[in-house]
Amino acid sequence: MPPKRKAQAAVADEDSGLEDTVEAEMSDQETYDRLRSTFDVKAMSRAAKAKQPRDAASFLFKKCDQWDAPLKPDHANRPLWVDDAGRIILESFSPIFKDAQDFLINIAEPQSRVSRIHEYSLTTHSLFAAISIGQTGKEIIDTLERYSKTALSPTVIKFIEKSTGSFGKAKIVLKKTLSYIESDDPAILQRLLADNEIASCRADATVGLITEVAPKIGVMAIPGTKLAAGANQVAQQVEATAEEALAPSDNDMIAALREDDEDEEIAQVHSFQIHSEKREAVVKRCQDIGLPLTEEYDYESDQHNAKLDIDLRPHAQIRYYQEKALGKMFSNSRARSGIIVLPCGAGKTLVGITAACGVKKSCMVLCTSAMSAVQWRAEFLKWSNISSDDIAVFTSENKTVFPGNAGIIISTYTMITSTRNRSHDSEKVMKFIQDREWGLLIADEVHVVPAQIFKKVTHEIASHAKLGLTATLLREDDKIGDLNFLIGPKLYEANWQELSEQGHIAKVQCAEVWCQMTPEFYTEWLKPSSVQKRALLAVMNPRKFQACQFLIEYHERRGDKIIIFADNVFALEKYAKKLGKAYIYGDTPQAERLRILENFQHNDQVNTIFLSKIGDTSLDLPEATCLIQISSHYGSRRQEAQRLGRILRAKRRNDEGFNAFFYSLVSKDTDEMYYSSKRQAFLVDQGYAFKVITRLEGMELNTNLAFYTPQDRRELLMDILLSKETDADTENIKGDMFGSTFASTGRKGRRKANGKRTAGTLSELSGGQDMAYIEYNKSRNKELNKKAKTVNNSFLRKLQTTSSKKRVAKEL
Ligand SMILES: Nc1ncnc2c1ncn2[C@@H]1O[C@H](COP(=O)(O)OP(=O)(O)OP(=O)(O)O)[C@@H](O)[C@H]1O
Repeated sequence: MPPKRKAQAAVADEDSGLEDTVEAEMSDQETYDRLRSTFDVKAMSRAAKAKQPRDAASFLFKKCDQWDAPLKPDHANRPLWVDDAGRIILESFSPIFKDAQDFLINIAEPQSRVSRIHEYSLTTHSLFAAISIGQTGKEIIDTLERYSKTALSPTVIKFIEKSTGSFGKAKIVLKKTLSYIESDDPAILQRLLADNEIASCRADATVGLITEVAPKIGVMAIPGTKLAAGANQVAQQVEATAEEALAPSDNDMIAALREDDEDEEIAQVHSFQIHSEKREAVVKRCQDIGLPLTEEYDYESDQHNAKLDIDLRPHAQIRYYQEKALGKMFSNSRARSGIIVLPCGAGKTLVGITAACGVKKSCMVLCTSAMSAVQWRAEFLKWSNISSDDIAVFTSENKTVFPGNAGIIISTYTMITSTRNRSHDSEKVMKFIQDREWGLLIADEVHVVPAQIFKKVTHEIASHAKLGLTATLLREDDKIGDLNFLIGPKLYEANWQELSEQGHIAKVQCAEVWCQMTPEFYTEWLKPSSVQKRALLAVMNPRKFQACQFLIEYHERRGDKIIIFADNVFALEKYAKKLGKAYIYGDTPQAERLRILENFQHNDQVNTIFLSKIGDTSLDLPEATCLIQISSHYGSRRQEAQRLGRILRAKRRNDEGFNAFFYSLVSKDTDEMYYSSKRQAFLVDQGYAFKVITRLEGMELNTNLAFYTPQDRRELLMDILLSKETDADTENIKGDMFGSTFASTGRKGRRKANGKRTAGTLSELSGGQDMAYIEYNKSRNKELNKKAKTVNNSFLRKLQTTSSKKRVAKEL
């Protein structure tokens, strides 16, 4: 029988499919094409196209009358388009781009920040955040009008007026561990009490409202910089910030502060008390009825809580974006609660430490793991002058408290919220935590905290202000909005590309490598079997394995340090063992993890390690310069961003022409491709371009690659077919309380499933010239080709210098 017919037999007869397919080895491509046609890809893409509009852009503007508004005569000098629905397009090539961007960051949600055009959205949350940092509805409308190429639509104006009209009128405050709703306008409080749900949360027995003299507002201090830089330097910093930031918001903020200083009138505040355990319910209800509460802490006037002796050390110089973020949190000598979003490796820890130095009251820090808690303590001691006695760690191994009246405790969400089987020592520490007022609660990796966990946290810890830190305000379960009432609005979100241009995080070349399934694997994949088995077949696809091996060899030759990520432990072990590399997963003992990581950092014979999803977050390995992903968690955009974060902190990021590399290996024509594009959506919105590598030139000729012979591939397939169903499961890490809660399939349709992709090659990505590629995006390719030579040479030159490697892994 000719090979082609044998291949057809393989499809027709499922029982004997394996043998027949193997016989048809001589015509792999034909067999593959035949198999592929049974999996009706064309029909799928036709169906998908039918749902799509004619082109990629017009649907953005449909039903949008505002776009018909006449352009202002000097429209070319104005950087914004604002449509009827509150969507804002910003031209990043405008000369006043920076000012406009600073303004938009305050009032709108960044949706996408690709190279030339940025997209923002006006939402009630974003307007609330703007009001809470001191902007007024009128200022927002006037500035938008000034920057916009056309007149603002009445709908947008009405939306801003309506949303901001009721914002910032009442706030939630803590007095002697009790919670109060406070306002200088009694009518607002009466309006709130007219709501049955809010009224039922009232705790005081007062008939009317509690009325007191309002505390005086102090002057603004940029936190933590007094001791750090000396008084003169602080003054210079403030001046520089004011001058540098031409953004109207910052100027307005400073002007507002001066006005506040001059305001000597004796004002009154009115309040009513609520049950502390109903705090979140009240905050949420107020938000739902259009009167969201702000949470501000007047730490300078707080005489009740002891002062904490803490300042930044002189060597600590916070970066401009860290200062900008902190500027949104601190003003009027008040700290407002909210969330700061900075890319991985951009220095969220120092932002948190600086905030603690600003408040100078007792502070709780919550992290996702005990290792992170230990790391936070080390960072506090490194960047601040806090006495080591005043900073305690509360984890399963450490149960200490501070001896004085004020101090810092670093713990994990699990320690604070799991009430079952607490030891005597843990109970004692918990009592210590519950019985006092905390000036500041820092919630690290806040996007992963489920609402019910955070409610427990705020119930256990009475804190005046809360600061959430995260790299990605992303959750696949759509619960990210919960953070608005659990912590506060987003105060600042940095632009990833800007930080990478400035060398604060590494530049990364991203690529998706398409690996065709071998016929025998694809035959099995097409058979009706469990989702898990299919996933395992796609991960273990021999072509993918070979691509992985090929890329490891290529990058090791270039002097890169490589991390390979696999969610699936079966695949992780198979790959690592076959390639003779070290691997770490949830069950790897701590001593072995540290040994492997030490070797990766300091031993030039160990340049590649395999990590399960345990390495997704908080792993501080700045030696790593290349990342290869072989299996991942469905369509999780968060995981993709977190993994990219592992190389954003690359030590060599400021070397001339340096690039880090991020590869995702996907088995072609399987659902891995669908998930891959979903995963990339967030990074694409941050301006990363994913190249598609369809062929790794030279791979076919490399006879040293694993599974080169049909016999080897058959054995591998057998191995997979005989594996247990559970082998295909992704890892369930013990103690990873967030693992299952946030399991995301990415199946629920969300916007922007398809990222921006161009096709290219490994050579183009790395600056090498010895591999071919398919070219879809000519201009980008040209640009890279121009740079390629310099990039490669300087890169290799820099490789000669070995840097000292003294970092400790945070998480592992
Ligand atoms: N202002 C600064 N000056 C000098 N070094 C800094 C500064 N800010 C941060 N760093 C350094 O940058 C590195 C990354 O900081 P950090 O670990 O806080 O990042 P991160 O944003 O928390 O990252 P991840 O989200 O991955 O945990 C650290 O080595 C830190 O010491």
